[in-house]
Formats: sequence, C-alpha cells, structure tokens
Amino acid sequence: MSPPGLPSDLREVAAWGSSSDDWFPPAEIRYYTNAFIVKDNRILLGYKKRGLGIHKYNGFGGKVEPSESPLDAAQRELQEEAGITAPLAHAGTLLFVVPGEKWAHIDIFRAEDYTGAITESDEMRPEWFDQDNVPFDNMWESDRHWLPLLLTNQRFSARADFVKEGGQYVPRRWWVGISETIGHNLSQKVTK
Ligand SMILES: COc1nc(N)nc2c1ncn2[C@H]1C[C@H](O)[C@@H](COP(=O)(O)OP(=O)(O)OP(=O)(O)O)O1
Repeated sequence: MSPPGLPSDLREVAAWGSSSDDWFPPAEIRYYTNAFIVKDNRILLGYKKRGLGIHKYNGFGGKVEPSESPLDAAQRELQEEAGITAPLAHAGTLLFVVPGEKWAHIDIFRAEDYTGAITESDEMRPEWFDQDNVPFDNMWESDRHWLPLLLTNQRFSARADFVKEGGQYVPRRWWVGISETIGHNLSQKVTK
C-alpha cells in the first residue's frame, strides 16, 4: 500500500526501512524541482557546492517561487544552475520528509536533449556520467531506487523519510511506486 502523501493506485517497486516505524506525520508542504538530462546513454548530474545536499550529486533544481508553476521553476533552475534549456517532461515525484521541517514535494523532470553550453554555477558543477556508472554512493541514499525508473522513462512516485542527526540527514524509511496516472496539474501556480 502507498505511504501517506502518495497516490493510492501505485505498484510498489522498491521499499526500505522497518514497516514497524510509522511514516512521519503530515506537515506544511514546500514545492521543489529537480531536472535531469539523459542523452547518448549518459546522464548529466551536478555536484552541489552549497545548501541542501551539499557535496552530493543530484539533478538541477530548487524551490518553486510564488506565481511559478513547477515546470517554470524547473526551466529557470536548469538555466541558472547549468546554463542550459531543455524540453523537460515530468518524470515523477518525490516526497522528502524530515520531522520538524516542511515536507519537500519535488517534481522531477527529464529531457533527452538540451540547448546552450553547459556551464558551472555558484551552486552546481555539472558532470556527465555513463548510465551504468551513476555515482549512487555520493547521492541521496534513496536515489538509487527511483533513478533507474527515470533512466528507463517509467513515471514514478516516491517517499523518503529521513531524520536530522548532528546536522546530517539519515535515512529512516523509503518507498517507490509506479503508475500511469501519477502527477498533478503542472501548469498550476504555487501561491506560497
Ligand atoms: C531524499 O531527498 C532528496 N533527494 C533528492 N534526490 N533531491 C532532493 C532531496 N531533497 C531535496 N532535494 C533536491 C530538491 C532541489 O532540487 C534541491 C534543493 O534545492 P535548494 O534548497 O538548493 O533550492 P534553491 O532554490 O536552489 O536554493 P537557494 O535558495 O540556495 O538558491 O535538492
């Protein structure tokens, strides 16, 4: 069964953590984006130089600003952080849950092409990886369970609960499912 916060019609493809631990309780939601370029059997990742997820590889993204749609924000963040534009398509969603913090609802996008020159920014150092050599040991721990779905273009929805201990995020439980009906209205503006 899908964990709270995810659509109910999902088929489980990966789960980790003790089912005797409850999922953390609801909190206010903040919206984020994350965008990946997948081209010629390689994936473009960025090494995060500051902020949430510092020193990890990830897609390019950040907070959805008021009056932006998730797609607007994903395009803006990709340009700001990697210097490129791309025909982004929605690939999935990830709920990142930490007790005492707002829930991060992350809309994840992918594209198979881009325009512009890939450029390092203050926040990210872009780097290509072969699809069979993704640096999972230097990424968020739950990424290894949904990124293969992104690579094979299967839409997913996932939840990852972490706790913050000594300034570090430590995984507690995650769950990944797939469905044809995932997603919300991506043209809808975020109002807060
Ligand atoms: C398990 O949790 C997460 N996994 C992955 N793969 N990515 C995550 C997770 N939690 C958050 N993220 C992503 C979502 C965003 O793309 C970034 C965080 O965005 P940031 O805080 O850097 O937002 P900006 O608006 O760019 O920040 P500034 O205000 O510093 O410009 O991490």
